[in-house]
Amino acid sequence: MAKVVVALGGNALGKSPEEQLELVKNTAASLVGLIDAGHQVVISHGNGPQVGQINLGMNFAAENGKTAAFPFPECGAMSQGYIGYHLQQSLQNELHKRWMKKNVVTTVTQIAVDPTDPAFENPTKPVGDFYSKEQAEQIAAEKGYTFVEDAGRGYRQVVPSPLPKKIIELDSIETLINNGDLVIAGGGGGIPVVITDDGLQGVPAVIDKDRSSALLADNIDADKLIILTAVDYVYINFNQPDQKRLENISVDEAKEYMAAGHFAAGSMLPKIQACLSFVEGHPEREAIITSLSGLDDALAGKLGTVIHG
Ligand SMILES: Nc1ncnc2c1ncn2[C@@H]1O[C@H](COP(=O)(O)OP(=O)(O)O)[C@@H](O)[C@H]1O
Ligand SMILES: NC(=O)OP(=O)(O)O
Repeated sequence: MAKVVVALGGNALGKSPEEQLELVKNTAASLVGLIDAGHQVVISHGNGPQVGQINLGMNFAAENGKTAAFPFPECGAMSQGYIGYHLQQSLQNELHKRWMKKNVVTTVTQIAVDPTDPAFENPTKPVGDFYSKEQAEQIAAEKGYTFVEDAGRGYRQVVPSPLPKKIIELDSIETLINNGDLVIAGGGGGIPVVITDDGLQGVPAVIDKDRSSALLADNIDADKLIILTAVDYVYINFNQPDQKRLENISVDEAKEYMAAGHFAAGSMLPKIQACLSFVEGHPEREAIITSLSGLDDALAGKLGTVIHG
């Protein structure tokens, strides 16, 4: 039996509640299959598009005098509830279909960050939808947001993305896992908080969920970290005529490709960094990056990029 943390990418979860529910249903079947095969599974997920959508909607309502303003940590908490709800329901339905009994629970997870993290001065995390260059320039001029080009897919707003330092609800998460429950934790990278003399306090940022998932996987001493996104493999020369998929690479090989700039900042680079932080110095651990629909094949060793410790 392996202890596996599976991280679902926000961009791979579709653009609407309908799309998300459909995608999550398919993934739920693979995840329950993994449990059925005897593995212990813990789930985390991203929220880049979703937290951006929620924030946009809340800002629009606030600008029109309909609601109070909702800061990013509150929007992050809403995204944990929204995505956790779809995951929880799909997993419960799938377990029921197979006559399997298991509690499924989403934990609202806060993750502490360092208030002096330089990321607060340098926004890098893409959130929300994709815009053309012209649209991005117009919104940036109107609202003062920062936009960057995101891995050849268009322009997106970026927000600060500090490193996750401490999972506040870790003890509860471990208790639930040890109880045999199927736990969804660290959604959207966790709600970013700082630890102050007056207690915990939310901060406007979005933590990278690959980094948080790696921290969670390390904290619970998982055997595998599986990052599910929109591509079957990690590539070198990505999107170029000579792109080449990577199937099985060592920590040193991953570092070489990283230094040569093969992995885009804000998308593939944090995934590779997260995988390295999980496997480096742990020859018994393995990290896999593949597509949301490719989980079964990846577990059978037929698909995906494996980074071994
Ligand atoms: N070298 C690379 N190999 C594969 N994909 C890459 C690479 N560099 C950038 N990407 C992009 O990274 C994306 C995954 O990052 P992202 O969309 O942020 O993930 P998430 O699914 O976690 O939201 C892929 O869909 C692809 O467009
Ligand atoms: N929070 C986060 O990393 O989201 P994505 O997976 O959508 O980038």
